[in-house]
Amino acid sequence: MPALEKVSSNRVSTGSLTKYKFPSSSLSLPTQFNLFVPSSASPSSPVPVLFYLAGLTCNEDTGAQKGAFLNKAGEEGIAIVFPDTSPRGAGVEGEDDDWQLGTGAGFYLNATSEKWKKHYNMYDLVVKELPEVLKEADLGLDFSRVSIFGHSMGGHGALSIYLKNPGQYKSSSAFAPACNPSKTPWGVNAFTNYLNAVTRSSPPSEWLQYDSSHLLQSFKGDAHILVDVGTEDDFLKKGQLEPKTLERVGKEGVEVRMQEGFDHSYYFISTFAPEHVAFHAKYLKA
Ligand SMILES: N[C@@H](CCC(=O)N[C@@H](CSC=O)C(=O)NCC(=O)O)C(=O)O
Repeated sequence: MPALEKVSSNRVSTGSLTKYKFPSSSLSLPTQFNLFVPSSASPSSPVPVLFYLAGLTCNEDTGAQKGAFLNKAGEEGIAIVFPDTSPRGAGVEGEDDDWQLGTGAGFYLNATSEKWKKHYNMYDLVVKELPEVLKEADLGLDFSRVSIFGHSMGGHGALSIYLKNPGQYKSSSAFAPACNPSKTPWGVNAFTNYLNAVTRSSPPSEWLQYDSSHLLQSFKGDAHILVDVGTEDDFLKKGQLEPKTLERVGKEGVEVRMQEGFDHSYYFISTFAPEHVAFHAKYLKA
């Protein structure tokens, strides 16, 4: 297991936020992440873990610096992991040409197309490799109690990862997530490029395995999902988010709230940040 290199550390809330770097086998590249750990955490008294997945154009700093999650996480005694949103410096042709694809736009999937598959494996990084690396580092984190949340592309990541891995996560929540990416522009663009779809169905089954509205239909067991979307979100108006597709599944345990007047920004996220952390605390500390 690779050693974690400490890049920086800051005291914040009731604990510290530390940036780490390590050579990721999922990405075949070094990657960085931030980790908030409340000071109550220790190997003999480990704390639950919440993953935060950021959106397009963001990195591991965005949620940590702008999300306003840390005071509530400190109060609740919950650690938060902030991964990056894509590999960096993969050298794939065109990866820096479009903010909706490539760098900053990993979509939390494992690419299967020849062009992208060596490096663009954010799903494995978040679901498998980061938990393994953090367990090995013995930082006082309890990986039997894990939840996941995110924003926009990261909201898609948080919901789809939760729904694809029943039992691994206690709960999931999202701010303005892309809820039906197999049919909406960001997702169609990403899936067309990253995924080698061989089935002829429309949308291809290779895309549906990363579509939360589709995954929710066959999700077994109790769902613990909270979604907030602002009514003045321009990406909602442009048809990128489609939260009604989640609601239409009619699954108990899925709450979709429309928040009057809020947009897509971190002003919106930071307003509801304490409620989301409290939502996860209810399941992580049950
Ligand atoms: N450059 C883009 C806008 C990019 C953007 O709005 N990114 C969002 C996430 S969108 C979905 O994943 C974001 O979180 N930005 C960071 C921030 O600090 O707000 C454009 O040209 O529209």
